[in-house]
Amino acid sequence: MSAPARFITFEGIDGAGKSSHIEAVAQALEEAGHRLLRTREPGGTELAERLRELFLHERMDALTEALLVFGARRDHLVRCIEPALAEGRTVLCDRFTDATFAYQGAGRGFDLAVLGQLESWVQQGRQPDLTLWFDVAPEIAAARRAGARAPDRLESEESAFFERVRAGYAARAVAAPERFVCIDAGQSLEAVRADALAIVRARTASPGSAA
Ligand SMILES: Nc1ncnc2c1ncn2[C@@H]1O[C@H](COP(=O)(O)OP(=O)(O)OP(=O)(O)O)[C@@H](O)[C@H]1O
Ligand SMILES: Cc1cn([C@H]2C[C@H](O)[C@@H](COP(=O)(O)O)O2)c(=O)[nH]c1=O
Repeated sequence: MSAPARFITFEGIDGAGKSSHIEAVAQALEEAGHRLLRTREPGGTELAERLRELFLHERMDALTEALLVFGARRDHLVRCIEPALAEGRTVLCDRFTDATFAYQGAGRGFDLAVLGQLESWVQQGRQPDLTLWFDVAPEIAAARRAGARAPDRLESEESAFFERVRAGYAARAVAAPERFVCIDAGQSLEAVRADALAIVRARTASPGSAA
């Protein structure tokens, strides 16, 4: 029998290193009997990937950002995430709504109550079962990004923006301690991966299993 489906999200400021660990987490879960869907936001469907390109590269205000990202999310949920969970697949999603509260809410200063309203319309109560928050200082993340790729529109923001985004994630973690786990992403790649795997194994072990 396959393991019960879970919805697991990966969060953090740009360059925190979260994407570097999704493959290892996927492998560990497959070994434990999970059937998986790996996906990302914004994105995950043809339409949402097209919206992602606009989101990452076109100039727009904070309300447009929020509407675009929730539009992409709705398509992603309806066509991809909900069907996968209904089929018993575990979903690993690189970013979800916590990113909207952190980036558009805390980073841009956009109205959190409006984001909350959009969240409830779009998600109809759907929330991740587990959120791994890769927490790191903005200057470390900036150095990692600089060594990795050319910056997109959001990655070009100043350090103070990422300080606010980081504080936004911290506020989300305080508000939902049952699903949020903070990982010290300032450690070596190996140490961060070990922490991520330990948390995922502990939080997905079925009652009565040896894990
Ligand atoms: N713990 C670490 N120590 C040193 N370098 C790291 C660490 N984790 C990731 N990196 C490197 O930092 C860069 C960014 O990593 P990655 O793309 O995983 O970050 P991310 O959080 O997913 O970023 P984004 O959300 O912007 O895509 C990569 O070159 C990666 O190899
Ligand atoms: C879901 C979501 C994402 N963002 C931002 C965060 C990043 O800067 C990009 C996505 O790039 P990544 O390399 O795939 O991490 O989009 C956002 O501002 N709001 C959101 O809801």
